[in-house]
Amino acid sequence: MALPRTISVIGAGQMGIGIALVASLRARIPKVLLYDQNPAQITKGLEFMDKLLAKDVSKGRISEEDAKATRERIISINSSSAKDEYDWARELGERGTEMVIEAASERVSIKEGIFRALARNLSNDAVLASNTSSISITKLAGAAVDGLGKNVSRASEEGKSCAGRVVGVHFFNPVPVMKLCEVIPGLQTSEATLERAKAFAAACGKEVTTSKDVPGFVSNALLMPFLNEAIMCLESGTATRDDIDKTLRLGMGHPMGPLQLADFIGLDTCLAIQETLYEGTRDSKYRPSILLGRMVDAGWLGKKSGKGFYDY
Ligand SMILES: NC(=O)c1ccc[n+]([C@@H]2O[C@H](COP(=O)([O-])OP(=O)(O)OC[C@H]3O[C@@H](n4cnc5c(N)ncnc54)[C@H](O)[C@@H]3O)[C@@H](O)[C@H]2O)c1
Repeated sequence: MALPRTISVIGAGQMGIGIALVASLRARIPKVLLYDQNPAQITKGLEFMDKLLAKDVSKGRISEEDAKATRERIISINSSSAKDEYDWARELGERGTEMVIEAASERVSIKEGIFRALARNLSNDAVLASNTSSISITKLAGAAVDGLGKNVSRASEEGKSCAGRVVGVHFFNPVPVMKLCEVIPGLQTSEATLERAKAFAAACGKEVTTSKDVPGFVSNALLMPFLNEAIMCLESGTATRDDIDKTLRLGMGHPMGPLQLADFIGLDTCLAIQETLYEGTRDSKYRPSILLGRMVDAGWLGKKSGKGFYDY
């Protein structure tokens, strides 16, 4: 299947940077546009990418030419001259985006706003993918249709065709290292969109699994309650931080303890996912740990903010 010639990655946090990197280095997409509402994130993210590429070169995994070409295919989109909140989407459309991977913060209102803007501004055959960890793809597809304006209903032919282009393409952290991509069709996703999403993920060097559009999909419906339970163990004093992590590492062979893993994912992201599980199922077994909420209130978001359960 033909790969897109131009993709856009929205959000230059830890996931967006990783996705842009594998799209350029592995899938060799000729143009990878990178947008973040906070330009400092793009600068910081590209510096980090340069370090990863330099390490690959020094270890002989890729050539210097390859590293240079990888970076040249990535183009940052500057939001500072924007005329309105979603001006960037016009630019992504004008530059010929054929597939979007949205990797902005895990909040429904943020993602819905982005999908409305994308549907309004991109060509009507572009694939609109989200890297969300837990939010309903069906809901984001509905938001995309709303972006076409009041005259287009979600159940009309135009509405169904627009929603049919929305799909979940869930990479794992760190993207260049983790071998999996979970693809999630919403209720409206077309077969053609699903196949294009799978082909893109495979070209990025990933094995592909499919999950139904349920809160957390397969991956986080399993992982996040486990991390939440570990935080509850810490909260109730069952064991210390180090003993909780050591138990899972040395007793169960996990490469990383659950509290360290939560720090790596980002505690704000963990809380958002757990809330989606709780609200999406209304099952009390998914209630987020109070300590997790307090850590986020404190701005202790894990590795990305320098402090979480551990100091970085
Ligand atoms: N962290 C993980 O382990 C992990 C794994 C798989 C999927 N995800 C998902 O990937 C997405 C991003 O997670 P992350 O860990 O990279 O988060 P992050 O906090 O590192 O980065 C999020 C980025 O989104 C940007 N952003 C916020 N609102 C925006 C908007 N309206 N337009 C453009 N950019 C905007 C922020 O400036 C930030 O740079 C989330 O949906 C998350 O659930 C995360």
